[in-house]
Amino acid sequence: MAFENEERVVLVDHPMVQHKLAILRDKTTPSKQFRELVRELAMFETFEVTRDLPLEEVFVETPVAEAKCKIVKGRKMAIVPILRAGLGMVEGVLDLVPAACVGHLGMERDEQTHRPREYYAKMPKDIADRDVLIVDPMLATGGSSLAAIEYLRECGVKSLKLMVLVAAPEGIRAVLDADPDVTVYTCAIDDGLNDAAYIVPGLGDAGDRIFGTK
Ligand SMILES: O=P(O)(O)OC[C@H]1O[C@H](OP(=O)(O)OP(=O)(O)O)[C@H](O)[C@@H]1O
Ligand SMILES: O=c1cc[nH]c(=O)[nH]1
Ligand SMILES: [Mg+2]
Repeated sequence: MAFENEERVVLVDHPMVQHKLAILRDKTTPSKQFRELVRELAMFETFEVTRDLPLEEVFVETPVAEAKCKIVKGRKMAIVPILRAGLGMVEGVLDLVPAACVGHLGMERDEQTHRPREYYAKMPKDIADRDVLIVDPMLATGGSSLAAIEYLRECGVKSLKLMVLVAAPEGIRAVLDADPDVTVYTCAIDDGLNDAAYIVPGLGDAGDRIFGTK
């Protein structure tokens, strides 16, 4: 990795993650399997995202004796998928963090300008007090993620992480440069972008592959 602020980039490259990502990238993988893989990868990645959760000590009576244990300290978390493709990751995060609530942010890239257009937003009322995890499989130019980060900062969110499956270096740089606190989690950092601002080699259009719209 060669980024300024690279301490804010976490590459989740566990062998099982790399294996599943290889199948995800394959253009012959059908939508059903693609959806399952996006969900599974999101769950694996959430292990890393939640690594820094604070713990508290508790005592538990086992059938044999008292055990000194640790449990996760109650924190309020919100998952914010960038629609549509981010929806595919929500269940995977909820598999690990079932108490999280979900805010939705609709964002669509213009095919000519590659700029995002926001078309929907519905957040939990107390979003400013929650640890927020933005999810989207693809971080290409960074425009959509940046718009989501700006929106959430304006809502008063202080604790913010971005979790993607595949990132272009351009998108990572854009996000790190624009926000001084956000951390980016990704399963892969690809070579770059093509003329249509698609990630190369990437996996194509994640939304279309999840929902079978092409
Ligand atoms: O980093 P960027 O250059 O902004 O590109 C990435 C965005 O593009 C895709 O969404 P898309 O606009 O295709 O919408 P969709 O999820 O409805 O397919 C993807 O899911 C990201 O949100
Ligand atoms: O490669 C890309 C870029 C943007 N959006 C996608 O779904 N894929
Ligand atoms: Mg799309």
